[in-house]
Amino acid sequence: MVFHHIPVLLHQVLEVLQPRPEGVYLDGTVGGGGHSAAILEKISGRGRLIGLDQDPTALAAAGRNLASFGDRVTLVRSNFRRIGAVVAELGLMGKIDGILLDIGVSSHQLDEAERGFTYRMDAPLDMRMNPESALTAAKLLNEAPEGEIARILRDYGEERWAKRIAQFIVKRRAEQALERTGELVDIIRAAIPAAARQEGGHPAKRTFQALRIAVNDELGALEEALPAALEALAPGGRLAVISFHSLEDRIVKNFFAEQARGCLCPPDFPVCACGNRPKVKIITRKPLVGSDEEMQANPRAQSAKLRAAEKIG
Ligand SMILES: C[S@@+](CC[C@H](N)C(=O)[O-])C[C@H]1O[C@@H](n2cnc3c(N)ncnc32)[C@H](O)[C@@H]1O
Repeated sequence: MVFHHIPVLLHQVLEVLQPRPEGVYLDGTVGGGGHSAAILEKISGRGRLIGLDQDPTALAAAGRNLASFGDRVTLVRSNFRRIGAVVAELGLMGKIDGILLDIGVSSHQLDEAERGFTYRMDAPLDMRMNPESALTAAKLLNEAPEGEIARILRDYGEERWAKRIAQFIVKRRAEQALERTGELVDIIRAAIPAAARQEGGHPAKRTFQALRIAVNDELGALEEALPAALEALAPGGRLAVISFHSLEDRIVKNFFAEQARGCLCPPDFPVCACGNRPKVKIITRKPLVGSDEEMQANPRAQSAKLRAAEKIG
């Protein structure tokens, strides 16, 4: 099967990572290998790339699409939250020149109806990027307390009807367990008052996004990965993160800001007593976004934000 996914902010990624020949790069979300192929082309010679993905279908596609680069590519099936362990196992701790995380779901995953990521086609309520993980969207919706479902829809989907949708879900599951995306779409339509149903696109869009983030613990994985990625970098190495959600962007922004701080002493201390030194230099004061052309050509680029920082030696 062809892996359909256009890499976002490709030009900006190459600009901030500045891949150099003979460098070692890690793509924590290799997907179909779009960004990885572009990095590998820049690091002709002895440069190496490690590609991680938790989705075996994506990893297989990356294997096919990056085959021409031969043994310069190492693909590892792993959640990027384990980046530290993966890099240590490869004997590359503190030696990586650049790391990219292009988080979220790929167009290919959305197109595979049976994965349950999309509200556009009826399918099992799955939404797992890692098909071996225990939590599916169906399990979450059938077992989580009503308040927790409402919180997920509100916090991760910014769904203003979160409470009502959660109420409708809990009422429905008391009669019959939820199994299909089509059933969930019907429940959402019934829960949102008719006048508000078309506000902000498809009425199920926000709920599906929120469930996907919760099922895959996307924010938890990012929070764990950032410090581990920084540790894995060589001095002068760069970490670039593309996010698609304001909560993800905030996690990246705050992490870079904390790591870029020097002295942590109270402002009234005459001399520094903590000895803390900045661990990174921020490269993108403001997040980089796509050009108008890219946003028109690729709807995923519309919400993409790229932030990057360099590890200080
Ligand atoms: C937006 S796509 C990446 C596309 C890739 N940059 C390309 O150009 O083809 C995101 C990929 O990251 C994977 N992914 C998302 N979260 C992950 C995580 N925590 N650990 C490992 N892989 C993850 C998904 O399975 C998906 O294949």
